[in-house]
Amino acid sequence: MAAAAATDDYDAATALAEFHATRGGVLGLIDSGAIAAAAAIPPLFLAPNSRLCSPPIAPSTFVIPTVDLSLPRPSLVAAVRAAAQSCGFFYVTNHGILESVVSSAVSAVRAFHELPLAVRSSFYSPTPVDGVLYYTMPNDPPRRAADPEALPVLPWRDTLIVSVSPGAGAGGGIERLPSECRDALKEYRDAVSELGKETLSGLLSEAMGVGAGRMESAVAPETALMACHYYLPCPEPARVVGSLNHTDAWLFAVLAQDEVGGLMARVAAVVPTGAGAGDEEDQGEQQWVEVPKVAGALLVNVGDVLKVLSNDGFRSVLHEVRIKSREEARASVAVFFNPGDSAAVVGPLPELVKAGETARYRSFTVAEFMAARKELGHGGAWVERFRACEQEKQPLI
Ligand SMILES: O=C(O)CCC(=O)C(=O)O
Ligand SMILES: [Fe+2]
Repeated sequence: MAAAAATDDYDAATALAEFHATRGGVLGLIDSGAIAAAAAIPPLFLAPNSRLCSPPIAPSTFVIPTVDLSLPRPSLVAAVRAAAQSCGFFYVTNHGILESVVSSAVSAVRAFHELPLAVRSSFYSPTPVDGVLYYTMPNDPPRRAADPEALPVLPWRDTLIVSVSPGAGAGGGIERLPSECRDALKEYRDAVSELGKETLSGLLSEAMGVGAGRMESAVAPETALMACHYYLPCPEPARVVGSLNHTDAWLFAVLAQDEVGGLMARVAAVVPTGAGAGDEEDQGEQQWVEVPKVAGALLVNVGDVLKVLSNDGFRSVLHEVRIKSREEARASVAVFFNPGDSAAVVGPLPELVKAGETARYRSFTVAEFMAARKELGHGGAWVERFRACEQEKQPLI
């Protein structure tokens, strides 16, 4: 494996092919002893200096909202609405999933990624095989093409993606997983699937200002994928990227993480302009804030398709993962809820387009959406393609 600082004769394509041929991910690289020192981090993973100058993390004045799901319905709906409108990320407590189920799932993610090389490498593949993919996924190629100087080729992260859609056959990809992680991930998938379909979908619908069954009738939310991430410790954390900034594309996601930290969200500090409830609020400057683990809570993330359904009433927040630790690996697990019907047409719900106004987006099919993401990358820019009005197109950062 080619190592050390990039030089003009560094052959990135060969280095990438060699890295994937090891089938061991970033952990394999570390275990091989190749990167005992920062100077030995392969250039494929190195963010250029320009990226390191990104603004420092603001001292956290912004707190990610927490919504207590045991609140009486009207207060609950109001709290979800406020969180989805202002931030797009919010924690839920009293969600009904035992803490032991959540922590076992996070431990199962860790257990998979720490399996002996010979076991985990049999799953290593850039495309899913029977609903399972284990890979160090190269950073978004369309965005890299747009700015090759700004992005490293590979993130400092190994990922296991498991299909959990009901259409993926009994158990989806989970049945293929090794016994060290299978049962805990199954239990978690079942619990989060119920939370998403029985509770969050109805709540988010009502929070948009439509009936509880409206999201279901429009797009039939379904669990689609479970992304089990493992962010490795790094001798020089600021030189590598855990995940590039992106918005989640679909309806919503539920995320659990351990205590290591590094998840960041780009939020606008909200500046209240009055003292009473319901007073106008100004959006302050955008800043990156850390989204730490909150004990007993799960993080809910509004996706781009839900933002479209809400006619921009909700935000889908830009987020990324930075590597924080030189010693500890970070594990997280995200369950994504997508439109269950692949023939669904997505657009702003007509009842959310105020009289005399036009919808903010034109309607699009799931196939159009997939094509736009493939072309424009996972940065969140794809959604702007469907803006009804050219002047309203939003810059990402
Ligand atoms: O690992 C995390 O905390 C975030 C993962 C994420 O953003 C994603 O899977 O889309
Ligand atoms: Fe994400």
